Amino acid sequence: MSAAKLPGPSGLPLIGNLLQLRGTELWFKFLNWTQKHGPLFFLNVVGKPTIVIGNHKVAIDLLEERGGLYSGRPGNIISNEYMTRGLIFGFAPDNDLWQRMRTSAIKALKNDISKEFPKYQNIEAVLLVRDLLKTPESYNAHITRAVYSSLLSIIYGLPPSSESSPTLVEISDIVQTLLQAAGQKSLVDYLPFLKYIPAQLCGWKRNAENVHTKADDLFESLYKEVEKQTEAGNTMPCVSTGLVQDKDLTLKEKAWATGTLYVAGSQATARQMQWFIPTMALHPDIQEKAQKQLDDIVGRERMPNLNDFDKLPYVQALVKEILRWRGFAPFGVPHSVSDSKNDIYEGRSVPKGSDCIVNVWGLNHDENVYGADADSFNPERYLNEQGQIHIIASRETKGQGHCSFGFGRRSCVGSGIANNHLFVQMACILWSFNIGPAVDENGNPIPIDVTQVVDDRLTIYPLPTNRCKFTSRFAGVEEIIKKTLGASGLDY
Ligand code: HEM
Repeated sequence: MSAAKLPGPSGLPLIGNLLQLRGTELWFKFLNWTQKHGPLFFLNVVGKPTIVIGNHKVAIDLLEERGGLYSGRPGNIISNEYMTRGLIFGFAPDNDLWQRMRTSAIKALKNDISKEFPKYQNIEAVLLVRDLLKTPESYNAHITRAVYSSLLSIIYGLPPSSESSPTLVEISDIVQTLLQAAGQKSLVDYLPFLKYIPAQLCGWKRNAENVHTKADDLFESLYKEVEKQTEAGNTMPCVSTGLVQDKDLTLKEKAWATGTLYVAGSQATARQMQWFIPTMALHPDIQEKAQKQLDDIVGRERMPNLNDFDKLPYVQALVKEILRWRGFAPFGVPHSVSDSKNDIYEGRSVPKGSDCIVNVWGLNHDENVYGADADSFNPERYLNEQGQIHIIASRETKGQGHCSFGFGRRSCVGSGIANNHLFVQMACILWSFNIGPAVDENGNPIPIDVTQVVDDRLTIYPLPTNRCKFTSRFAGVEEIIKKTLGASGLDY
C-alpha cells in the first residue's frame, strides 16, 4: 500500500502555491497553514515539492533523527554552481566536500587556539562602546564594524579593523553579494537549460564568474597570509592557523572553508545585535535588572568581559531571549530532502528532493513550549527561582533554549562564537549606557516599533524608523574605556 500524500493548501496548475507565497512575514501564513493542515504540510512551488515543518517534534524526528536524509540544501544555480562552485559549504549540497569542509572547520573552531578568541571579542566590545560614546547615532554601523572586525581577528588573526579598512570593506562587499545571491532563486533554477548559454551571451554568468574570481582571490590571500606567518613562526592564533596542519582539505578548500565561516557568521551576528538595541529601548525595566546584576558582580571600576560569563546569568538570558524573540532568520536556512528515495513519515509520503523549510519563528513563539507570554520579550523565562539559567525545551533545542541555530547535521558551527559575541557586547553596552528612544525636534520620544520588521525573505531586521538614544550611565565610563583600551595598546 502506498503512503498517503501530505496535506497542504491547494494551488494552481503549473505554478502551484507560488502566488500564495508572495509578500512578507510569511511565517504568520505558515502558522495558519500549520493550524489547518498540521505540523508537516506540502507546497508545490512551480513544480518543486516543498515541505514545511511547524513544530519541534517533526523538526527533531526528521532533521535530527533522520539527518542522513534531510541535510541537503535547495539548489541555487547562480550562487552554488557559478559564484561559489560549491565551495561555500553552508550553501553546498550534502556531498563529500561539504562533509570534509564542515568537519575540518569544526575541528579548527575547537582547537586549543580557540581559547584566544574571547580576548579578541572582549576588545571589540570595548571598541564598540568607545564608538557609541563618540557617535551614538551611528549605532548600527558601529555594531556591524565590531562584528566584521571581530571575525577578521578570529578567523584570520588580524588586529581590530576600522570601518574604512580596505580588507573590511572588501570582505563586507563579498559577504553582501554572496548572501544576496544565495537568498533568491532565479529563472535558471526553474529553466536549467539556460545554463548552457555561453558566458559571452549571458550577463548573469559573466557576473557570477567575476564574483567567484573576486571572492577566490580574497579568501586565498587572507588564508595564505596566515599560512605564511605560521610557517615563519609568527603565531597569529586564529581559525586559519588551526587549519594549517589539516590534511583533509586542499589549500583552496581551506581558503573557502574559512571564507564560509566569515560569510555565514558576519551578517547573522550583526543582524542579531541590531535587534538588541530597539528591544532595550522598549524595555527599560529589563535594562535595569541586567544593569543591577552588572553593578553587583562587575562594579563600576572595570568593564565586563567574557570571564564574567558564568556570573552574569541575566545577560546570558538576554542573549537567549533576543535569539528566540527576534531570531534574525525566521525560516533558518532551508534544508532539502535527499533525492535518493521518497521518505514516509507517520504514514505520509515526503517526496524525494523536496525543499524543506522549518518555521523557526513559529517554533520559537510556540505557546505550548514557551507559555502564554511567548510573544513577549521576557529573558526571565530562562531563569529559575535562584536566578540561574534554566534551558527551556533542552532536548528539542540542543541545549540552546531556542531554534535559531538550526538543526541536525547542518546546525550552526559558530554558535559558541556567536553566543560569546552577543554576551560581551550586550554586557558592555548595558554597563556603559541607558538606551531609550531618540527624541524629535520638539523633545518628544520617537516611537519604537518592533512588531513590524524589514523582511528581505532570508533575514529580518528592525525598521530604520526606530531611532535610539544612548546616555552614559555614570561619569567614569569614558575614563574606564580609555584605561581598558590603553592596557591593550589601543587608542581611544
Ligand atoms: C547570532 C549569530 C548566528 C546565528 C543566529 C546563526 C544561525 C545559523 C543558522 C540558522 C544556520 C543554518 C542551520 C541549518 O541549516 O539548520 C547556520 C549555519 C551556519 N553557521 Fe551560523 N549563525 C550565527 C553565527 C555564526 C558564526 C559567528 C559563524 C562562524 C564563525 C557561523 C557559521 C555557520 C556556518 C559555517 C553554517 C553552515 C553550516 C552547514 O551548512 O553545514 N554562524 N547558522
